[in-house]
Amino acid sequence: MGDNVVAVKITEDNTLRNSKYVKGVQYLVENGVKQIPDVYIQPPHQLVNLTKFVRSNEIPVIDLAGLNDDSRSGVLAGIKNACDRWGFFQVINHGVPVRVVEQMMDVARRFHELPTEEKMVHYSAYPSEPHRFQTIFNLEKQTVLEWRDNLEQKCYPPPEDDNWLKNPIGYRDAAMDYSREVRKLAKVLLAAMSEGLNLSSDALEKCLGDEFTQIFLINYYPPCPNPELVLGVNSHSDRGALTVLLQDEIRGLEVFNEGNWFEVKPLANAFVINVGDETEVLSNGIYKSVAHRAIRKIGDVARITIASFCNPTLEAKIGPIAELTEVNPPLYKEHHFSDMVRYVRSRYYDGKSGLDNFKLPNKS
Ligand SMILES: O=C(O)CCC(=O)C(=O)O
Ligand SMILES: [Fe+2]
Repeated sequence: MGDNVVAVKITEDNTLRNSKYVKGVQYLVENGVKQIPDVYIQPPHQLVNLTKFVRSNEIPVIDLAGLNDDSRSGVLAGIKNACDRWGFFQVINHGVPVRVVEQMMDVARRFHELPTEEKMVHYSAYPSEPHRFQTIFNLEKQTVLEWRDNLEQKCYPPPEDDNWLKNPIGYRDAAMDYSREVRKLAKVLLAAMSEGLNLSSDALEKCLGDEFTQIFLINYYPPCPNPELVLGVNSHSDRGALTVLLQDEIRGLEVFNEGNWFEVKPLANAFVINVGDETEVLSNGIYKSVAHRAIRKIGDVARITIASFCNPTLEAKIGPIAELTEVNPPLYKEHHFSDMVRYVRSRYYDGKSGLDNFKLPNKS
C-alpha cells in the first residue's frame, strides 16, 4: 500500500504547498484522526517493526565531569572512540543547568500545544526566516510525509528581540538562556573532539568560520493512530558540524550502525551528541556522521525533542584538515558550507547523506 503513496492526490493542483497538511500532524490529532491519510504511509522498505527488540545500551554515555580532573585523557579517548565508532554519544554532567533545560522544555511544549491558528502565524516555506513553524521538510520533493511538527529558530548570531516568539509567554528568555548554555557545551565538545584527533583544542571550531551558527528545531511527535506505518523523521544525517539533542523521556531516536538500528535510550539530565557531515569531512572520515531516524512508538503521549545544530558559516571553506591527510589521502572535496546546504535542499533526504556529493574517488 505504501508504494502507491506517490500517486496519492494531495490537492487540486497536487502540491503540498497548498495542501491542508501544512497545518501539521497535531492538527490531525486534535481533529480526531482515526486512520492516518495515505500520504503519511511509508513505503514497505521503510516500515518499522514496532514489536522487534531493539538494542539500546550500546551508545556510549560520557561523564564530562572527568574533563576537569585526572581522568581527562580517558574522557577524551571515550569521546574519540564514540565519534569514530558510532558518530553518537550521550553526555552527563555537561554543565547546562537543569533549570535552563526545564524552562526550555516547558516553552517547547506550550508552543506545540497552542491552537493551530496561533502556530500557523509562524508558518513559512522559507528557510531564511528567523523562526518558522513547519511540518514538511521539502515541499517540492517530498512524496511521503513525516509524523512530526517543528518550530525552527535561529539563535546564533542572536536575532533581534522581535525575532523571538512572543507566544508562549517566557519563550524568548528560555530560548536565549538555553541556546547560550548549549553553545558553551558545544565549544567544550568541539575542543575535546579536536584533541581526540591529536590537534590543538581550537582546531575544529576554527574551521567553522568566525563564529559557528546555531539553530534549534523543537520537534513534536504527537501520538499516532497507526504508528507502525509512519516515521517521525526519515533516516538522514545532519549536515552541519555537531548536533546537541535534548530528548524527553519518550523513546524514538534510532541510530544506524553496521546494518542494524540501535535505540538511543532517554537518560535523565543528558544530551545526545552527534557528529555532523562537515565534521566527518574535517576529520577526513575519522569521525562519522551517521544515519539516524525518529520513530513514533505506540503510546498516547507526545514526544518532544530539541535539536540544536551547530553549523559552519555559509562562507566557511570545509575540507579535510591538512594534518589529517598526511597518512591518509583526503577523502572529501573542499567546498563551502553553502554548497552543502544547497545540495541538501535540492533533494529529499532519503537515507542518503549529503556527504555523497563531496566524496573523492577512492584511489586504493
Ligand atoms: O527527534 C529526534 O530524536 C531526532 C531529530 C533529528 O534527528 C533532527 O531533527 O535532525
Ligand atoms: Fe538529525
